[in-house]
Amino acid sequence: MLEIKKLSKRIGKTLILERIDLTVQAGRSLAIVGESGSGKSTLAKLIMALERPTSGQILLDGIPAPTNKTSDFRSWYRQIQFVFQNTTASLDPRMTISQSIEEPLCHFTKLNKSERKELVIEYATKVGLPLTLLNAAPSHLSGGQYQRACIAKALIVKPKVLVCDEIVSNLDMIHQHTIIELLQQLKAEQQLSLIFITHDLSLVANLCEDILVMKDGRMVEIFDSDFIQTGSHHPYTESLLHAVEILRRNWIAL
Ligand SMILES: Nc1ncnc2c1ncn2[C@@H]1O[C@H](COP(=O)(O)OP(=O)(O)OP(=O)(O)O)[C@@H](O)[C@H]1O
Repeated sequence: MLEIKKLSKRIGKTLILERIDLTVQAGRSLAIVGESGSGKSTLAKLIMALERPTSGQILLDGIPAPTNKTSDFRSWYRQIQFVFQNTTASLDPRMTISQSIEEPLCHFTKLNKSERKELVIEYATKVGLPLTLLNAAPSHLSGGQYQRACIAKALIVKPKVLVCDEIVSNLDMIHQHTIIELLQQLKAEQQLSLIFITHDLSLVANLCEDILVMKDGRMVEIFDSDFIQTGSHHPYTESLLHAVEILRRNWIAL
């Protein structure tokens, strides 16, 4: 269970996040939606312990996120893995895909070379990456294949939480949906909690059980995705839902 308690982040004089309070139960998933600049990525960086909060706390199964030199960053980084938007900077261009997927096993486990290779093949297969690409350089992969390789690399150490920050934003609609279906399947198989950050509310209803809407660094509301269409929402959430509906109608009309 991931608990976020009264979490705030100030950079200089600007309050980027203000008193975020939420819980993600084990195996449940949370979508974080909101317009650009609402604080979604900052919240993700705090959850991943890549940045420190100004105040408040994050706990995973009761253990606080690491904050100083004496803390156990290694264990946190193993349990909370992440995949970012496809910037083509997520995978080392000097490594083959196989070496990149294997890398976290070298950091976080004591498995020998052949055990690691076996897992690389297992996870490449799991994410639907053709095994013929394992010896390729990242630049030879399509956007969808690149993201599948990043997902394999993140999941190979069996984290409890996978943070996905805009991972389908650069993909076309068909590839967006195949990646979402893949995440749905992996989530069930690995009993994984996803934290899925997106601008697009329409992507998350079938993927995440809970939806957090953010604006200007604050929580607007958090609700069960079963009630995305039927529930009564904050006017800001209604405006996001309305925008999705207009986009969908325009797309169908094309
Ligand atoms: N290092 C920083 N210094 C100053 N301001 C920052 C810094 N990082 C983020 N911000 C500001 O904090 C706010 C939230 O940024 P953040 O990237 O978390 O938003 P976001 O919702 O993820 O946006 P996007 O969807 O565009 O990625 C923005 O106004 C941003 O300009």
